[in-house]
Amino acid sequence: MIEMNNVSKSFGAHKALDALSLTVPSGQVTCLLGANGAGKSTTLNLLLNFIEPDSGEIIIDGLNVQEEPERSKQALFYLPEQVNLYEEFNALENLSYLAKLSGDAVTEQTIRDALTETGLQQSAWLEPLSSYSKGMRQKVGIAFAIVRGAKVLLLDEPTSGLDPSATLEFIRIIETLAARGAAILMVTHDLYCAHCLSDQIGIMKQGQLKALLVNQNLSLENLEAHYHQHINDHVTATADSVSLAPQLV
Ligand SMILES: Nc1ncnc2c1ncn2[C@@H]1O[C@H](COP(=O)(O)OP(=O)(O)OP(=O)(O)O)[C@@H](O)[C@H]1O
Repeated sequence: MIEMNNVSKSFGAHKALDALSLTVPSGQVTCLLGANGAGKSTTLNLLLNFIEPDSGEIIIDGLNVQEEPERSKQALFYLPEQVNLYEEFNALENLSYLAKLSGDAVTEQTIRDALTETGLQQSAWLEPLSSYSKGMRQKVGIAFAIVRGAKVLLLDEPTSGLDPSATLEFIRIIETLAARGAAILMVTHDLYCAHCLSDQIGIMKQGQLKALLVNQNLSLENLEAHYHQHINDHVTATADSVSLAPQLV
């Protein structure tokens, strides 16, 4: 589970995050939407403990990130927009090297099983990463999350640059990880993906969570209307099929 309670962060005089409260339960996917500069990356950077909040509390897998930085990191897996791995290594070599670096004792079979789960074609496993597409690199990244048994996944714009079938494959993998109990927070500009995947969808503007929509019976059209209403303040959404979570601002 991820919990952020009243978290604020300023850069100089600019408030990048303004009293953000958000809970991502285990086994669920939450997507954060918002225009450029809304505070989405700042949120991820705080969860990753790359930066410190000015106020508020961040809890990952029951551990306070500021008080227990090392232990809270153990539960986390971060998939950046561009997955940077060792280009000259193949998928198996990358994963076994990464596992060694993290101090995890894993067998080659565990790595093979994880790669199989991501759907990465076995014929590619022994090819160097330099020959991989973005979708294939992501699969290797996600295989590492599976190898590590990550309880919390942070995904930064994972579908940007993926073709529609790679996006669908990505959605299926993430659904599987959530079904196994991971708490997943994804920052995205991809409303379609957010609609397909999310249990709840947060819409951010100027450092604030403007809405938290529970994705039950929410049509893509209605999500788009809500998004534009909150981002642009000029479209009226029809809220009849939308449940609003308790944290609605
Ligand atoms: N290290 C920093 N120093 C100064 N200002 C920063 C820093 N990081 C972020 N900001 C500012 O904080 C605000 C929120 O930025 P953030 O990167 O979190 O937005 P975002 O929603 O992720 O945008 P994008 O969709 O473009 O990635 C912006 O106004 C940004 O300029």
